[in-house]
Amino acid sequence: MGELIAILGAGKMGEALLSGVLRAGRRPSELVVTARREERGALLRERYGVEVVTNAEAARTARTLILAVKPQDMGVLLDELRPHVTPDRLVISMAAGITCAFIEDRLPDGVPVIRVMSNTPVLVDEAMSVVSAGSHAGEEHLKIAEELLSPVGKVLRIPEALQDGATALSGSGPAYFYYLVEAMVDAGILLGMPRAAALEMVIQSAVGAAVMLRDSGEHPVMLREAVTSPGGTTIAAIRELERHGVRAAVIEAIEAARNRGRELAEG
Ligand SMILES: NC(=O)C1=CN([C@@H]2O[C@H](COP(=O)(O)OP(=O)(O)OC[C@H]3O[C@@H](n4cnc5c(N)ncnc54)[C@H](O)[C@@H]3O)[C@@H](O)[C@H]2O)C=CC1
Ligand SMILES: O=C(O)[C@@H]1CCC=N1
Repeated sequence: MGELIAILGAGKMGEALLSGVLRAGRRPSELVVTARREERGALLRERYGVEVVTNAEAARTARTLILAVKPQDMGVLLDELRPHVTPDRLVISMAAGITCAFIEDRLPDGVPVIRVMSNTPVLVDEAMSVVSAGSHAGEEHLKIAEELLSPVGKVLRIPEALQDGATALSGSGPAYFYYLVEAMVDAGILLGMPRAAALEMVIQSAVGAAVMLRDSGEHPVMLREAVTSPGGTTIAAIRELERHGVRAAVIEAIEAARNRGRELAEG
């Protein structure tokens, strides 16, 4: 069986992780993938040089099984895997909303399960991944998951009870920033800027702000206050954001994402 890693359902996230694991130095022969559509498998084989196998074959041969299908497809996938998975394997789920217990209930007794929530910046080695152990998983299994994920970004251990919250915060997080960028570019258009120039200004402001947030050691409040001159332009904008309840909207939006995550296992 060796140390073969299988990525089952290599769509957007599965492919992102596959590319990251290869960038981190693993050889294509150490990985196999599964795909629902034949063309998808062919593309992954061509792009990464990995073997494409069936779910059953992956379950029979790989030590680590990374489940990257949509939450709604997880039940069917687990039914396929059940006859082939033994407790000497590690199952890592990347799906939103699917609990370790959901997976454990559908696999033979004793199979260790780790739940992960990552995000699309896996593609640029800047992911935020959070990991939690199921009832049959221990330190050695958490370490394997961390080893896989740390070359593509940060990894944090959290209690499983916080996974739906993390999904809403960092799993979906990049989408909120992209949404804000879209809105800011629209504002630039309103102010008469060419779209390309507006996009460049907004993206570079976002990158600059992100690097300062990460590297300056300053709290976000301090960083914002430093931009907000007395009687100046920024406070005029902040007043409008407050008047429109943007902070409350963000809090409620992320709570709604958390609640949706809780519903996902129900299909
Ligand atoms: N897109 C994102 O930003 C994030 C997604 N996730 C989670 O990652 C998982 C995958 O999401 P995406 O990559 O966005 O979806 P996706 O739809 O791009 O990928 C899922 C892939 O699984 C394949 N698939 C479905 N059933 C299969 C089966 N029985 N056997 C083999 N392949 C099968 C589909 O054909 C598809 O290619 C989801 O559970 C999602 O909750 C987690 C964090 C972030
Ligand atoms: O929207 C979703 O359900 C997935 C999970 C986190 C990010 N994308």
